[in-house]
Amino acid sequence: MLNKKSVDDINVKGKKVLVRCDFNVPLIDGKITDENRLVAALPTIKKLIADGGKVILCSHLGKPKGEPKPELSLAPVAVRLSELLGQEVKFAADPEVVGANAKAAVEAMKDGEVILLENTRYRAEETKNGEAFSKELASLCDVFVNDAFGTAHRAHCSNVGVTEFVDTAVVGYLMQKEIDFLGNAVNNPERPFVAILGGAKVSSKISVIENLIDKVDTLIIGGGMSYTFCKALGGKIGTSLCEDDYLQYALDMLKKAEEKGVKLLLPVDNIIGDDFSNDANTQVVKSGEIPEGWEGMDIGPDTEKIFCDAVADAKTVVWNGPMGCFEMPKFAHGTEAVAKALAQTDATTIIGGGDSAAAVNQLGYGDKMTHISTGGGASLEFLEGKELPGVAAANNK
Ligand SMILES: Nc1ncnc2c1ncn2[C@@H]1O[C@H](COP(=O)(O)OP(=O)(O)O)[C@@H](O)[C@H]1O
Ligand SMILES: O=C(OP(=O)(O)O)[C@H](O)COP(=O)(O)O
Repeated sequence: MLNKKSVDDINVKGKKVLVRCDFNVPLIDGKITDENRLVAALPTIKKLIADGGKVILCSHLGKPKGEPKPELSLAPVAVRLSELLGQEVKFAADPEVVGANAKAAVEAMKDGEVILLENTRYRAEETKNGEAFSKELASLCDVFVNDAFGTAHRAHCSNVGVTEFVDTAVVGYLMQKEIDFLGNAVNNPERPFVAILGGAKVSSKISVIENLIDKVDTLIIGGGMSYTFCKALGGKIGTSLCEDDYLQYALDMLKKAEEKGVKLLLPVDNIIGDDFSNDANTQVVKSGEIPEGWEGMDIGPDTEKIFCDAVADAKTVVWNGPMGCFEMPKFAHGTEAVAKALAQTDATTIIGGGDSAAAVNQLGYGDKMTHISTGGGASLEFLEGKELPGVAAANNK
């Protein structure tokens, strides 16, 4: 369990509560195309409303780089949040975020009301964790709540700096839930514990591999990163994605897995294409036998079976990274097969955020997973065993 004070440990009646959420949602023409992060923030907001707090929400959105950019205003989030909450969320339009408008809006609040501040990254100090903006944010509130798991790997004013200038800084329910699920899976897993890693590059997952290899019973490596392992073992990989600087690393990991008695599963066959496109000609070949001019785009049918069988026997599964170029329908089969296998198992299934979370949701298996993280970078850093600054900054129990 997370050893941080939470919204259950404080009394917010009549108090101004600043809540840092991660409302960094995809927007197309002002329309929110994935509202999972808004839905995930509701339990904390509802609890604070029910307890009679004056709820002041804040978040970043995209990367406006310290300047007000109308297309990155949080105004559409206030509208959708009002609908989801069934209660008005007033938007404190203010290019300075904590300027005269926002201050006046906060002063006028009644108990149980909710307002949303403008995009914290309209201020250049935000991403530098500057003292002045941290103090301004702190001056708005009596109590600070951090529920922004997706941003917990950043040390910015609105999630870290602000905590230095408030007496009480606690975490919300989403933060608790994320850390409890990810933490339990990694540190106290019911066994067999299987980790599935995929995605494009070995280099971006090195620390995850190193942290998890000490903890798992089975490590499955698919996706673009598997071809570096295949080449290291002497296989022919054609024009597949490969990081030649990591060939020795791949061999070291294979050796380490063997020494530790960890089963490390690599693809035994691949779907290959003669072009990096959904119109490519395709064929299935054994791993290590990819002809020149062709590249590995997805895991093959025999690999699907091996990976899915490993998942079927598991009690805990953590998945980060797709098995192939799933954005192209022709090469989404492997990722879909793994998602389906996770949906069918009785194991505790945890999906690291980012592409794997998007894939699981798009394929319609979202409600079959035990937990889908709202943080891509944050869950990756957690799986690397790093302390997340946003969590560390909250008051200890
Ligand atoms: N065989 C492959 N060749 C090239 N790219 C791949 C391959 N398999 C997966 N990918 C790509 O990897 C990307 C995701 O990688 P990454 O960002 O590391 O994953 P995540 O976001 O889940 O952490 C996807 O865009 C996917 O198309
Ligand atoms: O969406 C986010 O990260 P993610 O895409 O890694 O999940 C977070 O809101 C952090 O955003 P940032 O990577 O611009 O600091």
